[in-house]
Amino acid sequence: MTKPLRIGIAGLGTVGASLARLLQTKAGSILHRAGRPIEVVAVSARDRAKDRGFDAGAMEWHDDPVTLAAQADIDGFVELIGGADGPALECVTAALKRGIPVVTANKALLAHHGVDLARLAAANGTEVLYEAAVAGGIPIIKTMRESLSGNDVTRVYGILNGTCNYMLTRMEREGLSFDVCLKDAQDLGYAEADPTFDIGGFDAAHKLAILTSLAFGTEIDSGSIYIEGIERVTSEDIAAAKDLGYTIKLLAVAQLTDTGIEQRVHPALIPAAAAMAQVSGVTNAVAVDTDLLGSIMLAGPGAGGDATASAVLSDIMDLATGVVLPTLGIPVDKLKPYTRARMRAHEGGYYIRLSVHDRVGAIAAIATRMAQNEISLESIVQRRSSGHGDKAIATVILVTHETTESAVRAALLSISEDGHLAGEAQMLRIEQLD
Ligand SMILES: NC(=O)C1=CN([C@@H]2O[C@H](COP(=O)(O)OP(=O)(O)OC[C@H]3O[C@@H](n4cnc5c(N)ncnc54)[C@H](O)[C@@H]3O)[C@@H](O)[C@H]2O)C=CC1
Ligand SMILES: N[C@@H](CC=O)C(=O)O
Ligand code: NA
Repeated sequence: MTKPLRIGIAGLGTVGASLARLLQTKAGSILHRAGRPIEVVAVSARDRAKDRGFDAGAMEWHDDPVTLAAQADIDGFVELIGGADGPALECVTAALKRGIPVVTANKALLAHHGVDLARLAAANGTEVLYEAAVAGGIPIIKTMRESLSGNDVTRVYGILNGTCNYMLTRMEREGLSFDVCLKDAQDLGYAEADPTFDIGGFDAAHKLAILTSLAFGTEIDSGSIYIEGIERVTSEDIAAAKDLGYTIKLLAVAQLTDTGIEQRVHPALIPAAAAMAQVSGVTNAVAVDTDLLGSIMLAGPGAGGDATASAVLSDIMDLATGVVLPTLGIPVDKLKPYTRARMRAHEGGYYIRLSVHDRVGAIAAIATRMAQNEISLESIVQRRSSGHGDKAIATVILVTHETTESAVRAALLSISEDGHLAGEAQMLRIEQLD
């Protein structure tokens, strides 16, 4: 029989356990497609006694994933522990130093150390594969590295965090609270071990950092991403956006501008009729604007054990069949430095929700501050008031025409200094998508 591909898996949580199960239950079709068996010969996890739904009897057990990566007799090393540093970085480094290819789903690791790991892989004649690291099961890494390699990209954007999209969808459709939705996302295996990474926008930023590099042939620079999470999005914003004809999504966007590449992650109002507005629940979507294709969009499950394991499995199949590509699409020494476009120069429309002391002239004063900063208003609506007399507070919602981030920030500062606000202003960007 053809020589099997021997792999070691470090981390047997949601994704690792799904992968190990699939490699056993789908062994027949994997052999048929890969032309050789794929055998898990070594594993590393924390709890040896736990039943994870697959037969680990013949697998070599390592308490330490670094020992597995450094010593086991394997052809490929699969890292499914997670985390930018610590054991994940150490075991991946150990495998690459031996010239053993690495498959990982770890976007935090790649966002922080991707270029160094690509360099280490190239120096040792091997590669890092990471289809699962961006948008879970959606084959976006293959699409960017292989299928779009002849295209010049002007923008890549999408819904890259399944947890946030699941939460926003349920908050909008079922009126459930933030905390209930988060707990359900955790129970379903969508959230990161520390869910702050999801709701704070950091996980989507890690994925965006990787996409930016592939899209523009630049070094990964996750530190330059403007990041806002969904923690401050309220049910009031979701309802107001709906009345205005929009849906709120956590968007990740990287686009070429006159001054560099803008990388940003934040909740955004997108037109309810746009294709991306239909992407609901744990589903992710990635759109790429290119010179040759115009715009393409891929959508599919962005998180969850089997969906993510599907992407990991596709990388392992590539190892079995011998497909080798530069880790970041082009040789690592040919990557351009990343040039950052400042967020203050961002141009677009804005949704602004203000809690205003309901006094004579307050709305006129707010409109004046907007005009002084050359912001043209599409609408200004007083939605409702609470309290009476001096204590009366009104909710005022403004929608601007296209303006700049710096103008909006300056106007909000003046409005706040004028003493009209009874609480912190909410400011969400509007993304005009087709
Ligand atoms: N869950 C999902 O839907 C997706 C997860 N990912 C990524 O996949 C990776 C794994 O994620 P999950 O399986 O969800 O996480 P998880 O938390 O369910 O699993 C991680 C496993 O690693 C084990 N572990 C931690 N330290 C270890 C050590 N020193 N040695 C051996 N094992 C150790 C933990 O005990 C745990 O079982 C992460 O990088 C995550 O960001 C990527 C896409 C989707
Ligand atoms: N926590 C992540 C998992 C996949 O990357 C998400 O919710 O998208
Ligand atoms: Na993917």
